[in-house]
Amino acid sequence: MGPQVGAGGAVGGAAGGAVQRLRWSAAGRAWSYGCRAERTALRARTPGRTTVGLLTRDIALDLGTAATRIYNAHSGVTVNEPSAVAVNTTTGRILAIGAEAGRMCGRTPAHVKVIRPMRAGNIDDFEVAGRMLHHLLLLAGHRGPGRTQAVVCAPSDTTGVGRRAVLDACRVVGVGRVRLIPKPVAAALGAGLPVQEATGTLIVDVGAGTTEIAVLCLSGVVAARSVPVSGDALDEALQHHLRKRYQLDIGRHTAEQLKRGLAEAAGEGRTLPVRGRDAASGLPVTLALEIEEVRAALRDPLERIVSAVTAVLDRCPPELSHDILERGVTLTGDGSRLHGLDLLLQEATGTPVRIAQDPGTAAVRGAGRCVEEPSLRHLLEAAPAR
Ligand SMILES: Nc1ncnc2c1ncn2[C@@H]1O[C@H](COP(=O)(O)OP(=O)(O)OP(=O)(O)O)[C@@H](O)[C@H]1O
Repeated sequence: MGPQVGAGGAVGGAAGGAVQRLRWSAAGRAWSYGCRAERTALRARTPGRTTVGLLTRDIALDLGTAATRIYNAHSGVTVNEPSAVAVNTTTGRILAIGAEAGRMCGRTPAHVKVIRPMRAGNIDDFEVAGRMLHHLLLLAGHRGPGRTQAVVCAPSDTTGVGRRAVLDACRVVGVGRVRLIPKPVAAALGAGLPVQEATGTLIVDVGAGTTEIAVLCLSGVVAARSVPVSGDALDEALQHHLRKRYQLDIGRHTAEQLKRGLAEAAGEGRTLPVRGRDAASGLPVTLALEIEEVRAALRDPLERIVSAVTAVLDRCPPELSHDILERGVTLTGDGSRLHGLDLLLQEATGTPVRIAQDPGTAAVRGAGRCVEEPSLRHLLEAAPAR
């Protein structure tokens, strides 16, 4: 059963009021959380992570596989939340959206499911993605139909159907005008790369669902490749390894923590603890894994990322290859935080590799620049006809 809209157009909020009831005010022609007290409660529950914006019209949006980010013109990144929605599968009611749903991952009773509505940067579950987007736009201060204009990041290889789905999802939640920008172009802008100049730059955006690689020059994409190997694939490789070698079942969240733990444990020959469930007995088990073993388990997906990058470099015109050799490769996306990925790419390409500042928000910040700076609007794609 799909998520339900409550009476009077309200999105239901059970589970201890995890989601506020949204109301459509015909008089005010706006969605709202009903009263100031409710908005204050919402703000208090999300300290330091999300700010409830004032009335702002223009936004940039990155609907990512793992995280949805919203940039409000002249305010910066106002929303950075997991792309997750917790649904009661018996009643169809939405219980939590964003960070709260993300925390429920792997800890839900049988009748609750945490849905990730985005897959490889494309909308996988239109209805749930719409509900999530609606909620997160409210957090960003979006006030109602027709008032907001948005620049939305889209995977560079997305199909016409994928583009349509994003545009429709935005229009359904009341965004007035939507324009798309290829994610690598947005990420390069956000990382401060000179995408408009007559010099080649190589950007590698490592997300959760895809790794996007692009050579950019004179505001255009000269060579690009998108591979469905990224943070999620690394987590799955760890899950697969532990199941095969130790008959240990671990959840997605535990696999992600193990992967992130590589940075802290690196260089000291240390081990990483991992807690899971013995597949045969069903009992909880804790193992201490050597760092080298974790790295070996990640080797296959990492090699696929590296070979995709070298393949793009091989297809690059010689003049641009020279520019890239000089300027180096820039990594964006939170997946680029994987400890040692930059050095691995540096060895494989023979060029310096740097990780952009705050790599996860680079794409939405770049799209945000297009919202704020009219001189960058030529980088946007025209919206397909309805
Ligand atoms: N410190 C870290 N070390 C390794 N991986 C990390 C770290 N921090 C975050 N990640 C991974 O980064 C990925 C999320 O990256 P990001 O938020 O850029 O993806 P996304 O934009 O949602 O995905 P996509 O671009 O594929 O749609 C997750 O797989 C997460 O596990």
